[in-house]
Amino acid sequence: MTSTNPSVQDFPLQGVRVLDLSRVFAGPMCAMVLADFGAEVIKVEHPGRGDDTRDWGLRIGKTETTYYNSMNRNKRSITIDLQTPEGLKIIHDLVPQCDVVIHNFKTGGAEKLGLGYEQLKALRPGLIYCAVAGYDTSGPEASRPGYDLVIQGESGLMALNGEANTPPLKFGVAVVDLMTGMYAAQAILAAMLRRERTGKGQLIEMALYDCGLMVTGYYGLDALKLGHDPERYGNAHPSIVPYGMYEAADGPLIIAVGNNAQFDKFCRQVIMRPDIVEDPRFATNVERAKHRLELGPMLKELIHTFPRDLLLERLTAAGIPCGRVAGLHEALTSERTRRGRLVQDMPHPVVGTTPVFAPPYRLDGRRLPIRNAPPTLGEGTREVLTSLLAMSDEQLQALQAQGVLTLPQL
Ligand SMILES: CC(C)(COP(=O)(O)OP(=O)(O)OC[C@H]1O[C@@H](n2cnc3c(N)ncnc32)[C@H](O)[C@@H]1OP(=O)(O)O)[C@@H](O)C(=O)NCCC(=O)NCCSC(=O)C(=O)O
Repeated sequence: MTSTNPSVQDFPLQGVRVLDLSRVFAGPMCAMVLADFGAEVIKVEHPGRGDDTRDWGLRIGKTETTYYNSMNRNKRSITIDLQTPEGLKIIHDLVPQCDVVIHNFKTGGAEKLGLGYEQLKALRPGLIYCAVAGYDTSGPEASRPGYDLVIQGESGLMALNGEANTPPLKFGVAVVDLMTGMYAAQAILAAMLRRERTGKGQLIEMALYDCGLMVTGYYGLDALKLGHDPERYGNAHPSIVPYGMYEAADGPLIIAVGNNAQFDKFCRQVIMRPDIVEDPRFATNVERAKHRLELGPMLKELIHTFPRDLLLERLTAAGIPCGRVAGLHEALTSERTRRGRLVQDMPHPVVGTTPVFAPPYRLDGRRLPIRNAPPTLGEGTREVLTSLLAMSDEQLQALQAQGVLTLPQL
């Protein structure tokens, strides 16, 4: 496939074209991972309302929000009403020129529109087609809609989050969507490798619930071994002590002592209490975890007697992972973030410039550059449809008049 964007020569996914019919978070996240690696992602949005998240989060323009912008960098946006025959034809004409299609319609919704796997595979043999649903599409809950919060509740994730004796708590960000997007992107990359080998495309079905369950990780296996929920530890670790957030005399910090050698240094060089590591109850991590009710409060009290900077200095000198507890704004504007160029101001036609997260990958010593800020609604409709489908401006104007699409101002 030849990309219409000449600036992606060196990207790993240069020449891969993705048609992103998805909305909200998980699907767009998946497409953004591919876009970050240089795939040309054409995001299809409803001409009137756009992606639902153009209405979520803080508003920064007429159709721009912080929520939308966090999930859609490096893409183009075209507006097509998929429920019109003309809109459907446009998609059917685009599909043969695409390698990957992603969507998150409720199960059966894509087929109803004429965008099911079988329908599109017939147009583009070798197509990689990724459908994101709330629940397993082969099961009885296939048609249930799903949002992150519901899945966080149903998968047990909320049950493991928070302090002991407090109600279940959701994670701050929509972590199920995030992980579903990442898993989906990996499945697509694997399917692309397989297609190189076999020439065959693939149907990929992802469910939020399946991915949410995976996120429970070692807590999940603890629950199965115990036969009941493990205790909730809040900021502490279930099996490592000390490993958590502590209050120094003048503020909170994280201390993460992950092995016995680190604990030895922690006692001798940080809190200056060699007697603690010499006590057999605290000599190994297994023993420390067993005696956490004695050790925990004692360390808490001791740590509170030291100024935070002194602790951080000693911990750092001893090679023990540690850090401040920053505010979100503080972290995003910190020297570390600036040095890594992790947040960059990108030109934006509506607001002048807008901050965009940089992809976190560094390849051959180079951080993958951001190609473009998240698109305004339908900014690419004219350019994409004229370059890929050779549509004339008259045709586009006529379709706009019928409400099938919207064109950006010239
Ligand atoms: C996200 C949803 C809950 C949204 O629910 P709904 O709005 O009811 O979903 P649908 O996908 O069925 O879309 C509603 C209707 O819009 C129509 N539709 C959508 N796009 C278009 C365009 N471009 N043109 C015309 N019509 C359109 C679609 O055909 C449906 O028509 P009709 O059929 O005629 O009604 C669901 O899509 C879903 O469960 N998706 C799978 C899981 C998922 O991705 N969840 C969100 C993760 S993000 C998240 O949870 C979070 O951020 O938090």
